[in-house]
Amino acid sequence: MSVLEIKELVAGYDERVLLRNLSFFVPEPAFVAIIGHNGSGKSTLLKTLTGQVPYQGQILVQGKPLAKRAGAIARSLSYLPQKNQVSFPIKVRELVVMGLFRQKRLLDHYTSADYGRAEAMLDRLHISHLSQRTFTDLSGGEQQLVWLAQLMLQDAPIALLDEPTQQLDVYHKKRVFDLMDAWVREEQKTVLCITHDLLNLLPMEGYLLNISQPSPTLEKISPETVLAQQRFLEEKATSAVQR
Ligand SMILES: Nc1ncnc2c1ncn2[C@@H]1O[C@H](COP(=O)(O)OP(=O)(O)OP(=O)(O)O)[C@@H](O)[C@H]1O
Repeated sequence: MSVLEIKELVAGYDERVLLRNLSFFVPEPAFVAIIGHNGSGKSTLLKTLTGQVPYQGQILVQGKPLAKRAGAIARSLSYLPQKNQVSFPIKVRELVVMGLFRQKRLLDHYTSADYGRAEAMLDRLHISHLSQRTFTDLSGGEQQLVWLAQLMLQDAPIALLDEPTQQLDVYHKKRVFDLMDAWVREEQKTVLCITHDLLNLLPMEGYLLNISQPSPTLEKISPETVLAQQRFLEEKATSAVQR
C-alpha cells in the first residue's frame, strides 16, 4: 500500500488555479522536500491535503481517498502550518502535551505519563529548558521548535510541515533537518516539508518536488539534483502571478 498518491490534482482559489494536473506517488515512508518560488502553490498543496482548499482529482492517503468535506484532516496526517498563533499565555509543556489529543477523549485529562512524553520530546529537540516558560514570551525560532515538538508528539505516520525551519538559526536548521531524517529512517514516518533552505537538503535522503516546474515530479535528492533545482529557481521567476 502506498503512503500517498496524488493523481491529476487541480486546486486553487476561486478563478485562480495554482496546481494543475499534479501527480506524484510516495510508495514508502520517505522525506519529500517541496520547493518552489514564493506564491507557486506549495502551501496550497498542503492546505489541499488537509481539506482547506477544494480540489479535483484524486488524493489517496495510505490507500484511502481523502474526505472532500471542508476542514477534514485524515487521522494519519499531522500538519504544521506556516503561521500558527496562540493569543493567550500558556506554558510550553501545556502546549506540547496537546500533541497527544488524538489519543484522548474529549474531557480526558493529561496524566503525568503524558507530561513525561511531552518533556521527553522537548529533550529530543534540545529545548527542555523552555518547558516552564510562557510560550508567547519565546522568540520566533524557539516557538517554531516548540510547535515541532507538539507535532512530533502527535506521532502521525505522515507529517506535513510548512517551512518548519523558516526562522531558525543555522545550527537549529541543521538540527531540524537531521531530526526529520532520523524520523523517516528510524520511525518510518513520511515527511512532506516545504522549504527554501535548499543547501540543507544536500545531505538528506529522499525526494524533491519543485512546484515551480511546469510538470512537477518527484526527483531523488542528490547534490546534482538539488543544485540543478536551485539554479532553475534562481534563473526563472515563474511565480503564480506571472503564469
Ligand atoms: N485564501 C486564498 N484566497 C486567494 N488566494 C490565495 C489564498 N491563499 C493563498 N492565495 C494565493 O495563492 C498563491 C499561492 O500561495 P501559496 O501560499 O500556496 O504559495 P507558496 O508557494 O506556499 O508561497 P511562499 O513560498 O511565499 O510561502 C499566492 O499568490 C497567494 O496569494
